Amino acid sequence: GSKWSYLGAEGEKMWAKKYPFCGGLFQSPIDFHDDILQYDSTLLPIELEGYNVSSFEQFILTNNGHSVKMSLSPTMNVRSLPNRYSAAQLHLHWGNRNKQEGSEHTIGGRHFAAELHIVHYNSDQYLDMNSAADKSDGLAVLAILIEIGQFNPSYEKIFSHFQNVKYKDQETSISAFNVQELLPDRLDEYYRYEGSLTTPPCYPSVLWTVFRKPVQVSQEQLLALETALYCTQQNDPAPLEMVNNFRRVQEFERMVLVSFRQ
Ligand SMILES: NS(=O)(=O)c1c(F)c(F)c(S(=O)(=O)CCO)c(N[C@H]2CCCc3ccccc32)c1F
Ligand SMILES: [Zn+2]
Repeated sequence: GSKWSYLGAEGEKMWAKKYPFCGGLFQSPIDFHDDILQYDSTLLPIELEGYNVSSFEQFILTNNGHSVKMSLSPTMNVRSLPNRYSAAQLHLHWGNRNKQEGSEHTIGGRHFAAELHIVHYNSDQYLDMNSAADKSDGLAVLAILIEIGQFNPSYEKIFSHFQNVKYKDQETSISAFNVQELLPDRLDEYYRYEGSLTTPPCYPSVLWTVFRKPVQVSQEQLLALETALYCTQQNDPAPLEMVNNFRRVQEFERMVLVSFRQ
C-alpha cells in the first residue's frame, strides 16, 4: 500500500524520497495572491454534463486511510476544457477541531476550513484514471473551498455516512445525487493553473480549477468531518485520527489565470 502520511517520518517533507515527482516542478497546492494573478477573458464558465445522475445509481464512499473518497460515474463530465474530462472520484482535505484551517489552496495566505476535490481524467485521450494520472494533459480537478456558515444539506448527503467509514478500508454505498449541488453557484469565477496531484505520486498532470466563491457548511458538519475518521484500521491498537490531511502550499514562480476581474 501507499506508504506515506501527512505526519512524522512519512510526512510531506519525506515524500520526494519515495515519490520523486513530489520534489519536482509544477507542484500543488499554491497560494493565490494578487501579484501572480492575470485576468484571461477566454476562460469560459465551467459546464458540467451528466452530473444529474439518477438516484437509483449508487456512489461508493471509502476511507482509504488518507481521505474519505466517493466514487463517481464516468457519465459525469466537465465541458469547456481543452478536452472532455470524465469524473473519477471526489474527496476532501481538512484540519482539526482546534485549528479549522485545512484547505490546500490559500487566498492571500489565508486557509479556508476545508477543500473538496472532484477528480476527472481526460477521457478523450485515455481509457481510465490510472492511465491518465501521469500524463501532462491527463487530469482536471475542480476544487471547492469550504468555510463555516449555514448547514449544508447537500454536503450532509456525504457527511451523514461517516459513521460507516470511520476506519481505513471501510466503505459504504450511498444513493447517487447531483454532485453539482456541492459547487458554488458561480461556475464562471475561478483560478486556473497547471499543477500536480497534492498527494504522492504528485504527478504534474493536473489542470486545476479553483472556484473563487467558497461554499458553507455548519460548525457541526465541519466538526463531524474533523472528528469522525481514522487513518488506521478498526482493529489497529494505535489508532490515528484522520486530521490535517492537507499538503502545505508549494513555491510557485508562474502566473495563475483568473476568469474574473477584481
Ligand atoms: N488532491 S488530489 O491530487 O486531487 C488527490 C488526493 F488528495 C487523494 F488523496 C487521492 S486518493 O484518495 O486516491 C489517495 C492517494 O492517491 C487522489 N487520487 C487520484 C490520484 C492518484 C491516482 C488515482 C487513481 C484513481 C482515482 C484517483 C486517483 C488525488 F488525486
Ligand atoms: Zn485532493
